[in-house]
Amino acid sequence: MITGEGITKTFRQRGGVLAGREVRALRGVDFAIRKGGAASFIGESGSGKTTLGRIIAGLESHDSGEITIDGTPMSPLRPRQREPYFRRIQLIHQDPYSALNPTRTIHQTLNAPLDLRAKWTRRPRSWVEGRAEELLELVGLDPGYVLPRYPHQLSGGMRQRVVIARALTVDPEMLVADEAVSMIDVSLRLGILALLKDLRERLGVSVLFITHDVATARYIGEDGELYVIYRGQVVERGHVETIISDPVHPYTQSLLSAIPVLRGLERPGEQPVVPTEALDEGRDDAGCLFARRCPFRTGRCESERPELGHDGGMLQEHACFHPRRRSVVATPVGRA
Ligand SMILES: Nc1ncnc2c1ncn2[C@@H]1O[C@H](COP(=O)(O)OP(=O)(O)OP(=O)(O)O)[C@@H](O)[C@H]1O
Repeated sequence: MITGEGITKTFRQRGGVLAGREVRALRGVDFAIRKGGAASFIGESGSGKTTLGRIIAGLESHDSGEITIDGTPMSPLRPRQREPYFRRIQLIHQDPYSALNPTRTIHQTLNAPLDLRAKWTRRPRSWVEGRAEELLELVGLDPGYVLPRYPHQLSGGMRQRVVIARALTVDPEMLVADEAVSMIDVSLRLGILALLKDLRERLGVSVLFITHDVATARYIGEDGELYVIYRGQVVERGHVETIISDPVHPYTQSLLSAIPVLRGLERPGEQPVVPTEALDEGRDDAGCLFARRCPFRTGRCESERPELGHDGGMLQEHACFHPRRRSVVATPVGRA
């Protein structure tokens, strides 16, 4: 189980015209991902999803808040003490082209972490070779074909499977898949998603999916949790099916109605939820972060920030003073 409480992160722009300007990437995010579970972070570009994923994988520091892994808070530990905890969480990068060293064969790529593991656990050399083959088979690749080859000799889908096999060399408890299929040919995407789903079922590994696309979040974990992130704040959180069929935050509604497999059906007389203003990260209003783009805003939204909670007797948590129930019809994944 990995939890986060009040995670904040502010970046200061180093160069260019925005030098010195601060970007509040995360503004006090709470999350909990159980062993073997599935969770997805969705939100538009710049909402902070990748930053949160990198913090969870131990690749980025945060300013305040606490990450707890299997009951152990990380902040009191030294970097070296944290290492074995974060090793259980492996990041699958969106770009399998840059994730693999082009000068190494797949055999060398997989053997390096397996050799280390064999050393720590006093396993014989024969274990390394056998385990590399086993992992490739697990991710649906033919070891005889793949092992002697270099990354450029494989397709994008095969490369992403190798990246997943490499992540599995350390027997992780969680895979963080950051837009893991966005740079792969459309025809191969479903195969990679099916693989992640299969690994969840077969190995009990939990999967955190970071995506723009709620349909992929739904495919990976029908039983999973969805976190809708807007400008570094979780604005809606709950069961993926609950949120897809009945989103209550106006931002979630706009997000769902914008994607091709979901259609927003507006009731007569209702204003459409259409984001109209460009984001200005430099400006940090006292009120709701979505207020300036929200057609339902009132004076309260402009002066007070709503917190995530179960207000209004809804199944999911939301951060909105005026959660609206509107009809958003979802067509099943794969039938759009
Ligand atoms: N290393 C960095 N230095 C400065 N600013 C950063 C850095 N990393 C992220 N940011 C800023 O933090 C904000 C959140 O970025 P992040 O990449 O986490 O968003 P995202 O939701 O994952 O977006 P995308 O889907 O485009 O990757 C953005 O405004 C981004 O410009």
